Amino acid sequence: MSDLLDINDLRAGYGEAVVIPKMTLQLGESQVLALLGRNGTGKTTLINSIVGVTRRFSGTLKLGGKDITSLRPDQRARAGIGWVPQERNIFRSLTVEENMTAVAQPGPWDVKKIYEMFPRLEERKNNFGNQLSGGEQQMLAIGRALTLNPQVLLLDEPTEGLAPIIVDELLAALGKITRAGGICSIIVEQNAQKILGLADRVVILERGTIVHDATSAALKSDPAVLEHFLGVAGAAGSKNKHAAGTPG
Ligand SMILES: Nc1ncnc2c1ncn2[C@@H]1O[C@H](COP(=O)(O)OP(=O)(O)OP(=O)(O)O)[C@@H](O)[C@H]1O
Repeated sequence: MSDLLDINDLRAGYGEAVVIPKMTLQLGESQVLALLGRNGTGKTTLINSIVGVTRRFSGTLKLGGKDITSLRPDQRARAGIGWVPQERNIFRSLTVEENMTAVAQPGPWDVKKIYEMFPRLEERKNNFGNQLSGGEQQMLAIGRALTLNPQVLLLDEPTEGLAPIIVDELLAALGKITRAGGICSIIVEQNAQKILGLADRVVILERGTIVHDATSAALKSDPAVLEHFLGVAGAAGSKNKHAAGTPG
């Protein structure tokens, strides 16, 4: 399997602070990677570094064999980096449909296909971004990233703060999206057990460094690893996050 995303010796952070000292990570087509780790271990920083909104000290990034290291975030988006940030960042004063058509690029994912995936979005297509529930906003953020027809889809805690029934709906949709092929995904998720059912590979970070890289199947049969690296088997410290008020 050829690598769709190829991160090589990436050193990145903010200002003078190095959060990711030296990251090398490759992702093949259709691979779904769950990125886990305790709070503040650099998961969001890694996602943001692929998007291009952190400071890069050194290292390279390639997408589909093309060097994207020197591209700006908007150029990386057009090159095929789809991003669903933790804050969702939907356009609040545009309608659901306008949010998607504003950034659309040609490819298999068009608005019609996204409505098939998320019928709620079609029901709400003339509503403004600021009139949506949290779950609907997240569906829209995913739909908007897909209309770019990305090669890589980056999702930063897509289920955070959503009701369990919406979480299940979203994860089922993400399963369909990733099985449809053509893209690889990185999903940052606090709920390890839920994401193990969707991801085929799991990478655990500590201090911006990969400390464990395994298949989901291997992790499922060895829960002690999750316990060791995340503290709570299956729930990746989600309680600590809010107690500590950690930025993310
Ligand atoms: N904009 C920023 N400027 C400076 N430092 C930052 C910034 N954002 C994050 N950091 C620091 O970078 C480190 C990694 O944070 P990051 O948000 O990447 O971790 P995370 O694993 O995603 O954590 P969480 O689970 O809380 O989202 C932390 O020490 C954090 O304080």
